[in-house]
Amino acid sequence: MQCLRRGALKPKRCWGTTVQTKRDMRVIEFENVAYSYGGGELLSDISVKLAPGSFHFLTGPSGSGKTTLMKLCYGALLPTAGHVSLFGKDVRTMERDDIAMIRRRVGVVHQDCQFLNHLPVAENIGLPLTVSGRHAETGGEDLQELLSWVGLSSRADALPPELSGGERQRAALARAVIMSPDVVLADEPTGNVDWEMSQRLLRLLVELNRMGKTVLIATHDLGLIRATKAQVQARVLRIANRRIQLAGADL
Ligand SMILES: Nc1ncnc2c1ncn2[C@@H]1O[C@H](COP(=O)(O)OP(=O)(O)OP(=O)(O)O)[C@@H](O)[C@H]1O
Repeated sequence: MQCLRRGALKPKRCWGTTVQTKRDMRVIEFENVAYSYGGGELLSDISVKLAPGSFHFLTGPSGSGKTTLMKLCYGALLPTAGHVSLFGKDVRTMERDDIAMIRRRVGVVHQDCQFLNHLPVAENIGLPLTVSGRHAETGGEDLQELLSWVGLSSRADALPPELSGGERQRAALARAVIMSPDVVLADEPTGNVDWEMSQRLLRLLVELNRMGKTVLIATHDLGLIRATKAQVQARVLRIANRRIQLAGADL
């Protein structure tokens, strides 16, 4: 999968001087983080580090704050206390260029996919390239390769509402990685699909990790976690009582 290899889709000018990934740097780091939507604290005193190339699951009961924590991971939310650093840079002090860089380096598969329903699948997947003005640079080849990788070449012209649940999730994954990010965050990527499809999605995520990408998956699906642990070294973070616990061998 050439177009996803590290750096393959990066612009000719490299990422710049303000945000760099050194080998020993944590790509995502939480230090005593708390978050509240206005009432009591939903997340408290969370400290966690994701090293480059690591594979993590985030699990916990419904409403425990998995999606909220994912949003903190890509700067969509700012912590109400503590510090979140992305590629060594505190999210609070990021400037516009840093935020643009984070958008390129972190690919997100949203829980509800968030497609533009009036645009065909291929255009939805290619939207990050179009928005960044890089579609012409790649000549659309990367898009074709990605569609093939996720098994959606024959659905390129379909509209999102015409897709099955598994097709939607694969299209969302393709869109998340089209900018060749260093980090892939997937929020319940197997939420509405059967076991066979969840295994297929899992294989794609494991493949991305083997390319060197840091992967974080939020899921309720303990079967998925067990299946993954047979294929790749994965750490499981569990939200319980507003805090993160490192889950043990019971998973
Ligand atoms: N924008 C918001 N404003 C106020 N409360 C919110 C907002 N977003 C989420 N919440 C609340 O925060 C809590 C955690 O939500 P979140 O979606 O992070 O949990 P989750 O663990 O991902 O849940 P699920 O597994 O059901 O997707 C819930 O009680 C939710 O209602």
